[in-house]
Amino acid sequence: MNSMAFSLPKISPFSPIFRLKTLIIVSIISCALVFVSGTDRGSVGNGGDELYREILRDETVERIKELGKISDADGFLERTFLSPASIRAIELIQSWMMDAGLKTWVDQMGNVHGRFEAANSTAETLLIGSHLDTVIDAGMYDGSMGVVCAISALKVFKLNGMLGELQRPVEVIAFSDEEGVRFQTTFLGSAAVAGILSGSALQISDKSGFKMQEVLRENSLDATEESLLQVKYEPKSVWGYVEVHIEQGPVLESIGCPLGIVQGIAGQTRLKVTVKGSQGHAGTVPMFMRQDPMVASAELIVLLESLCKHPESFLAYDDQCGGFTRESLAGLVCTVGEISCWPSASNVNFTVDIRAMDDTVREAIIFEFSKRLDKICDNRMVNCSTENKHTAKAANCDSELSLQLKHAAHSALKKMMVDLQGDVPLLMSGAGHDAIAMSHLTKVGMIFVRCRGGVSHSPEEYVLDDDIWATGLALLQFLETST
Ligand SMILES: NC(=O)N[C@H](N)C(=O)O
Ligand SMILES: [Mn+2]
Ligand SMILES: [Mn+2]
Repeated sequence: MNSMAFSLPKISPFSPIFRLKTLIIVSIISCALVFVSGTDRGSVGNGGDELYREILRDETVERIKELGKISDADGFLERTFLSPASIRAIELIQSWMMDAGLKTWVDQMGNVHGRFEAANSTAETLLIGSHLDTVIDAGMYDGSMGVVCAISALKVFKLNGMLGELQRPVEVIAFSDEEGVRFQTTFLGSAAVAGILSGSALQISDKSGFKMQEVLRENSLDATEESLLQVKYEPKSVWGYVEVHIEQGPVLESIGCPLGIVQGIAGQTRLKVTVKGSQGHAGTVPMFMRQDPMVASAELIVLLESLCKHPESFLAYDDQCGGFTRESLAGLVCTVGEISCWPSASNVNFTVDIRAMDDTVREAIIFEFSKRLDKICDNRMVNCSTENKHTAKAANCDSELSLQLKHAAHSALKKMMVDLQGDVPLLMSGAGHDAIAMSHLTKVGMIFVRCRGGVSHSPEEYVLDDDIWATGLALLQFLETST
């Protein structure tokens, strides 16, 4: 048995680590943790430790792996909104929910629900969820882990005969779309449950030209504005929303702590930029007569990088007098993720993703980008347009709910380890989560789980089996003490 103390390094707001996807905030002191192997751990409720390990670790890990094999692609993981693989995943998740003693159904947006109706069925419901879709060439933990861990925690309650002790209904939801791969707009499932998905979304087309409405109807889902309204939950029927997710950043690993509590989630905007020039012969059109959208796009992409790398050079920046401050620029990141040109090089499209903890900073960057885009495109004699594909404002997690999750995580970590000193870390999320959409419906709280190297959206994504166990114990503890 080892004993080690971990302390948080000082991070300047402009240091590289501060720009990483997930950022650590202020007052984390230290987290001195040592793993204890074997089964000699404290117990939760009345169950035996072996039961918890079997369900919360071994079975949960097996299920995450099984879900990770359900893919639309050969050789890599890809599961997008209502794709054939998603339908198979829905069926599998439903079977696990039933196994945990939950009543299940699939709603009109393809979200899978598993509900335990407490004796006090009129009490507000605790929702616990994450998403079942993935990016292309994904890892198997992003989204799936949150869903499977929640089902496992309730399964332990069932096996312990403790489901009946829950003071309020508890519902696990596996949301149909968070990544936004298919329709380029994210949170389709959770936005519908939160009642913020506009009916016009049904008319959005995927890359193959299929409208969302057609895709839903193909799967026997009504896909009307009325059916969307049926998916929406009444705020007064809901107590809160909790989500467990991999951190997707390196902070927890760097301080050696398996779990952290999320304080807030960055806002994000996705744009599609179209640059139209004209075709010509590479050997005959003189340089001064060219209307080359490729070079214009390159200039725009570099501009975007400069805007987010050195925002102080572009925005009114004033630490003293109310302009943007170092703090407000925290978490500002811009990415061009996809670029295509057709035919040959006369039209170029590229995607832009802009995120910041402060919504006014994100808006100011978009404003600057649009202004400078017009100038660059005029100079280069090309036509440019931008289309807003998605906007989500930053969300704060509820402080009281976060405190409850923190206590639950602390208790789980103590059961898993010895020598826990200091607090469970508090983090900010640069990545988007269903919790953003759900914050429009109810108070939200999130637990982050460390992942190897902070890597996500890659087959290299990996979470230690014992960290999955710790997550399950934290959820169990939370359910026991807060519902
Ligand atoms: N957690 C995530 O990976 N979420 C999003 N799809 C995102 O941040 O883009
Ligand atoms: Mn993701
Ligand atoms: Mn995710």
